[in-house]
Amino acid sequence: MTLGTLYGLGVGPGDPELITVKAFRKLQECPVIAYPKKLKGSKSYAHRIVETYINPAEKNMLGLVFPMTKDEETLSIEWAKSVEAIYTYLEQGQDVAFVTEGDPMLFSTFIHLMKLMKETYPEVQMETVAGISSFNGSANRLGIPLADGNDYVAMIPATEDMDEMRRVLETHDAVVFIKVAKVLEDMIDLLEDMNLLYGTHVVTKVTSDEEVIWTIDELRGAELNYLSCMVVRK
Ligand SMILES: C[C@@]1(CC(=O)O)C2=NC(=C\c3[nH]c(c(CCC(=O)O)c3CC(=O)O)Cc3[nH]c(c(CC(=O)O)c3CCC(=O)O)/C=C3\N/C(=C\2)[C@@H](CCC(=O)O)[C@]3(C)CC(=O)O)/[C@H]1CCC(=O)O
Ligand SMILES: C[S@@+](CC[C@H](N)C(=O)[O-])C[C@H]1O[C@@H](n2cnc3c(N)ncnc32)[C@H](O)[C@@H]1O
Repeated sequence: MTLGTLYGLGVGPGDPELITVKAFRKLQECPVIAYPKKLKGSKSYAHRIVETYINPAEKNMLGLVFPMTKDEETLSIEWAKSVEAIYTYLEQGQDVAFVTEGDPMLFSTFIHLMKLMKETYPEVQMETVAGISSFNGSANRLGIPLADGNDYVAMIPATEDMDEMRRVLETHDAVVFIKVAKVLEDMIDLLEDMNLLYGTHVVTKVTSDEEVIWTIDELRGAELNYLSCMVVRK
């Protein structure tokens, strides 16, 4: 039997209309929809984006657990379980669509999954479908052009190393800081010190029906959701 193909579908930053026609078509065609499953709380973000387009009764819905931790042992156990669960369908000749929010080639669970699938089952065919990433979604919702002419633009994960964050800000015309929630307070202090607060914007769950666009005043002391990014334009 021919093996099924594994598709990594980018499903955009939140608004279900911000999904490509190709991803939409793959969602209709693939009999198996794999999605990140949260252990507690609401449905995952990617799951909620695509449920508008899927009738779960007509699909095999495959919820996979991706622990959001840096603990390598926990990660490798769960990644391996996900690879096995997906392969069970592929070996029956069924195509699997794995949905990831934003773009699948940008800080995505699909990158990890793809790597382990290649190592474990090198014969599996994989294909990705580009998605609109959170930084594209944010720039457009905020009405902030990221780059023009010879501008330098950076997209980096914010870390505790404020000297490095300063260096990036000094050497670019626009910077999108992802994963900014944990270091928000330090980032605001740095931007204030560099006199850049006027060009700083933060947005949570951009384009979704839970979107929040923050003012700088509201941000001080705020508890930001992980799905938030900061756009700084000089
Ligand atoms: C450990 C930590 C460190 C870090 O961010 O670096 C981390 N995620 C953290 C928190 C967190 N992540 C998410 C929420 C729920 C938000 C909500 O729903 O409210 C929370 C909050 C929470 O759990 O508290 C959701 C989420 N995460 C990713 C996607 C996209 C996707 O699935 O594609 C989605 C949307 C999925 C969906 O819902 O659709 C993707 C990634 N997250 C990773 C790591 C990498 C995978 C692990 C690995 O293998 O390393 C990878 C692939 C990024 C990468 O590799 O760069 C950090 C710990 C806390 C911290 O330190 O702040
Ligand atoms: C693991 S990365 C996922 C990036 C995603 N694959 C993409 O293409 O945008 C998660 C970080 O991206 C940013 N992010 C992802 N989705 C977002 C959204 N809907 N609104 C705002 N920021 C988002 C946040 O900074 C978050 O910490």
